[in-house]
Amino acid sequence: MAQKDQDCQEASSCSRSSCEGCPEHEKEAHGPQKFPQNPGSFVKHVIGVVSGKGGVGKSFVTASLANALVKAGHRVGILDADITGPSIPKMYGLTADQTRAVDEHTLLPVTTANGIKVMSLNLIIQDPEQAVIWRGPILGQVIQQFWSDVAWGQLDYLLVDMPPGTGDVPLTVFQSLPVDGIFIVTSPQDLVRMIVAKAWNMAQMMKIPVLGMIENYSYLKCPDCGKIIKVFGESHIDEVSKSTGLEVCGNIPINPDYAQLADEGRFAEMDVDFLDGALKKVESTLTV
Ligand SMILES: Nc1ncnc2c1ncn2[C@@H]1O[C@H](COP(=O)(O)OP(=O)(O)OP(=O)(O)O)[C@@H](O)[C@H]1O
Repeated sequence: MAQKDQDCQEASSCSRSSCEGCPEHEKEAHGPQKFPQNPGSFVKHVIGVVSGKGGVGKSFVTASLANALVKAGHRVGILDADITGPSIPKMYGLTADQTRAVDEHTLLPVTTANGIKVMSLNLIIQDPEQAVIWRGPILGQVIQQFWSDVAWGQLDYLLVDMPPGTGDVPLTVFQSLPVDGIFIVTSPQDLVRMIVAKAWNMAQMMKIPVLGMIENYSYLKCPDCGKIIKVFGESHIDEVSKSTGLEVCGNIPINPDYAQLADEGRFAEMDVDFLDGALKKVESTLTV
């Protein structure tokens, strides 16, 4: 071991005049290493879709944004990092028997009917109903495989559908993938301020820009009389936007037709036209 290394480990505060070339110093200065990109991947931008808590329709928003981006002519992928509750393959009617390997170390993503490349645990394990009860380090390894062992090909945008909250997996993704920005998904309820703050604080600590907020379940339009019903009460997202400076990039209503398309695995046919703000934000901030 080099003398400088030894000094660093033996003394709690190093007294040497220069840290140049010391691996310990390098580690501290640059943080944890990013996972290497697969040689078959050419991903221009990585966008995280996060929520401070579960049940806000985060996967639905991820897939809707992917559809909007692909419709606008971009090359899009979805990395399903919600490993213990992966729902993206089912929404697009994708199954594990469609997954192909190039060789022992390289997997190909599965492509949806509208051209989105997807990788998810449910495209690797045969039984999608199998419970995944892995601990943090294993979950982190799966994320690494989805990034380093998958040949994503040419992509303008890779959306990462994060598990809810601020646990091990979001931390791994933020630290180890080159995330360019995140969208925070919320629903209209009183807790929204705290939920956004939690996700926002995590992103700030990781020095990752927040592109904006997207509210799901904003309202329901009565199919008979057209009346707007605020199922989850009044939205607080504009107040949060004012106090944080974060842009509201979409308000998506509850629509039973959306749920039906997702349940039937026909999400590729889905056209959510409430995400123009998010689309513009992506195209203007993360140019391709
Ligand atoms: N705006 C909407 N209108 C109708 N159905 C919706 C809407 N948003 C989500 N859903 C449906 O609600 C269910 C849950 O959505 P989704 O799987 O996206 O939740 P999630 O937030 O990712 O879950 P979790 O937070 O637990 O990971 C799905 O069946 C989805 O199709």
